[in-house]
Amino acid sequence: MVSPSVNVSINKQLPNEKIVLTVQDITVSFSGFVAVRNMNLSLIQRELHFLIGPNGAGKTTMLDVICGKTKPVSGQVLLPDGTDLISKKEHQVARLGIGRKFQAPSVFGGLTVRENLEIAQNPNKNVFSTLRKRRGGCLTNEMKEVVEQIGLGHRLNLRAGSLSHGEKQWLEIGMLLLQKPEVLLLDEPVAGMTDEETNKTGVLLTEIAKERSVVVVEHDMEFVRQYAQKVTVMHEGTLLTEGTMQEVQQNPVVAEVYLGKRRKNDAVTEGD
Ligand SMILES: Nc1ncnc2c1ncn2[C@@H]1O[C@H](COP(=O)(O)OP(=O)(O)OP(=O)(O)O)[C@@H](O)[C@H]1O
Repeated sequence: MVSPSVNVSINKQLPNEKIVLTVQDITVSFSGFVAVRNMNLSLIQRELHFLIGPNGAGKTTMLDVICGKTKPVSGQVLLPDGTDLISKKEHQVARLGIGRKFQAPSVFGGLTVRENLEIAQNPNKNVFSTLRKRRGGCLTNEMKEVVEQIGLGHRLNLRAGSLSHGEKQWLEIGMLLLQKPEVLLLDEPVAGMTDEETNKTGVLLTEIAKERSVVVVEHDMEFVRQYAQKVTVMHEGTLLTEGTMQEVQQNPVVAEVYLGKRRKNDAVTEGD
């Protein structure tokens, strides 16, 4: 059993940093199984923040709590004005500036890239009215900016279903950006991507994080090493440590958690 390291720099705010979201003492239980215990996390404005940890550490559950999908048994998720998101429904949390992207891309495959973006920009215009009109009007300036950012300008009139896996992920990120979130939560965005798509995604997320707080749950350590500005490590539902990738990598407890996990898996494989 690895005991959590005591790291005094955890959740410490520097003078020029603005906290946009504070997770305080969150505990989540699934029918008695405690998946997250007393978890704390501060999200800083304009930061690319990775959440890592072995399988089952509680990373996805944390994103689910922040976006209102999963309700904790205790704790708070606070906006700077004191609003606690725990009491809000998922769509209310989204309206308060928290954008969530799940691992699998969820775009409207039968609609064009342009139509998907139109729906994202005007949530009142539902998918059925878009299907009825099928007009492909002018892009708004915001849409033009987003299309340029996600690099899909040459794909606007293609059905989203015919895009590559990476392009679908970028389209969904673009759809979220049109809702102008203050915080963007992404679950393993580069899983299944080619190396080229992975690099493009890293550059895209770095750009996005110049304007908002971006939180990425990730297993691809090379990707984390390349693009993380801050890394939070979770283990067995708790916060293990936090810092730059270099700091986290040098932490012997982190190495023990990952290597220990690998040794356990190796033992299972060998036993088989
Ligand atoms: N709805 C649920 N009901 C019961 N147990 C759950 C539920 N969701 C998650 N868990 C359990 O909670 C723990 C944390 O799960 P979670 O998906 O948050 O981990 P994770 O760190 O994201 O793991 P991975 O990297 O494998 O996706 C796991 O043991 C998981 O099996």
